[in-house]
Amino acid sequence: MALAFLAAKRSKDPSTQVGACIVDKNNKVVGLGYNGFPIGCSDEEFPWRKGGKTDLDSKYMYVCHAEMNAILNKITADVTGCTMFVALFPCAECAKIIIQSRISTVVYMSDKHASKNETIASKRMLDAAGIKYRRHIPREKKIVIDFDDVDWSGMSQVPQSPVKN
Ligand SMILES: Nc1ccn([C@H]2C[C@H](O)[C@@H](COP(=O)(O)O)O2)c(=O)n1
Ligand SMILES: [Zn+2]
Repeated sequence: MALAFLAAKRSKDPSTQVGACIVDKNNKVVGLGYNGFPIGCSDEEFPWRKGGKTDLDSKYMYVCHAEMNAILNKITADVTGCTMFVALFPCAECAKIIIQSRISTVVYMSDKHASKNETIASKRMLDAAGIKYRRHIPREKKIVIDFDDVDWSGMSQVPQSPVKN
């Protein structure tokens, strides 16, 4: 789940950054994704706003969800039986992709849209397909990555600040 949250940091969405991480039966990471516009659709040209005059003026028409990107970014031929860790409960569209990719378990952090039809439909499909889902209970309250804490001695290239990621 921490990797899903780290991936989310790369999202350019100014209001909601979502990340997803897929692991296989041995907990090996096989896919990572975050919400973003499709390849070739510039973050500067396409709208990141939530509303506008029409649907064409807001992000919703264009953004690829973290779950979809994690599946499309998979490094294995297929993700049958894998587990997806995701920051937000998957929407109905992502549930369809999760089901069709044969992921067997979804572990989510937040279910803040639980009362929306989108989420109700998602759960209906996941239930029908026999896909398990559960909320993540973090073991650690905090995970901090502090580059100033790293002992760079013995490393050939010590980064000059600012550190690029
Ligand atoms: N399961 C989800 C839910 C949402 N997203 C993305 C889609 C948008 O970029 C953002 C939601 O925007 P908001 O309505 O909170 O302004 O999160 C996703 O990737 N996966
Ligand atoms: Zn979605």
